[in-house]
Amino acid sequence: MNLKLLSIVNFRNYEKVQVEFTPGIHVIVGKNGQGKTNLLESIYYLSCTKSHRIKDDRSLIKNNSTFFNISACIEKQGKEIEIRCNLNESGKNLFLYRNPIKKVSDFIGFFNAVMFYPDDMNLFSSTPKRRRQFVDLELGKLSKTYTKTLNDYYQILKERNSYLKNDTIDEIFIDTLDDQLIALQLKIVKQRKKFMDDILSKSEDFYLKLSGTHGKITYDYISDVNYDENEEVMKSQLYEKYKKNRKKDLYFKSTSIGIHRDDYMFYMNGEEVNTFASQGQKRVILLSLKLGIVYAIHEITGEYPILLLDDVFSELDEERRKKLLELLPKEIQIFISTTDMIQIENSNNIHYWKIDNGMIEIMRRNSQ
Ligand SMILES: Nc1ncnc2c1ncn2[C@@H]1O[C@H](COP(=O)(O)OP(=O)(O)OP(=O)(O)O)[C@@H](O)[C@H]1O
Repeated sequence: MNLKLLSIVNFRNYEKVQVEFTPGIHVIVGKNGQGKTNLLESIYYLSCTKSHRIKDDRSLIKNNSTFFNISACIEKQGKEIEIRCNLNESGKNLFLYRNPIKKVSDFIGFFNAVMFYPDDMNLFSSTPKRRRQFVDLELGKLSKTYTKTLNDYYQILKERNSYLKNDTIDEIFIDTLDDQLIALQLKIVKQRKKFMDDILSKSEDFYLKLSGTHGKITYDYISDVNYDENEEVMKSQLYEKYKKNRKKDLYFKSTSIGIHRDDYMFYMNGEEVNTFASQGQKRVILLSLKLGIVYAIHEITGEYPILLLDDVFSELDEERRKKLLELLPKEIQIFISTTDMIQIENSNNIHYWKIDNGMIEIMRRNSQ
């Protein structure tokens, strides 16, 4: 999959920009605050219908404007496809082949992009919620069933939490909600673990080559229940837990166990990443995980996603940069943002762009 044409109107510091991209590696060079991340963010937005760094979409609209528009022509399985995201005063509008798309879940997964940006480095030290969001978002791009099951779970959880606030409680009704939550949570954990096992196995080779060590990245799924048992055992363990915690839940008026509280703990050669790994090692681990996701997307969809490397490529030493580009298949279209010009050797299809105050222009092309 390739991004062939990107048009941005009133997005962040871009007023009106239209750029044609060819396959290969695109290095986006510019001083601080010129719009490098904004450009990558617009591509990511088309993929996920949200920004990778802020929650409130309205702050993406250019100052003193009332809407933004991001549209692109992408090349997928030999076909050219037009996609568009627009935000105006009445809300968000999505289009595929010029047809309006009502449900976000029908749009996500159509144009896949994987982003690695500086704040990703906080994944290991951040909250369990952040780690859950990381997995839920990436897995959601690949599996509509997962997104649906997760939405159903949160819907029932909301119902249970609001029911717990009542003065009189029907225990049988809570039992029914618990039954539904348990059934959904078993499905969710199964998919989460399968996905993590898959991306870790796909990232293994990258990690070995990029880190230059013989170790492994592993993880633990942290939960109140041991999910490695067979399904019937897990079910009865969960029933027991829900029953045991009910008094507490009624007191705090909130559900104390479930997949909304689970977490992931990462290890590098058996040592906990958060407390043991250096910044450089964390960067290599994260990069390997992201590349594992790139490969998982390729396996499921038959297309490589676009890879967006915001400000992180320049943080790698020259040997690792070289190795990374050697390891990545040439079919992956990559966008790299950097403040300083970086020379990339051994790669034929490289395009250097200059960004200055929301204007983008080609500086140099090295293509075969
Ligand atoms: N809604 C907006 N309207 C207009 N300008 C905006 C808006 N949001 C952000 N900006 C501007 O965009 C610029 C930041 O762009 P961006 O984050 O892409 O910088 P960058 O080139 O990646 O810089 P750095 O190297 O520092 O990361 C800033 O000048 C900021 O004022």
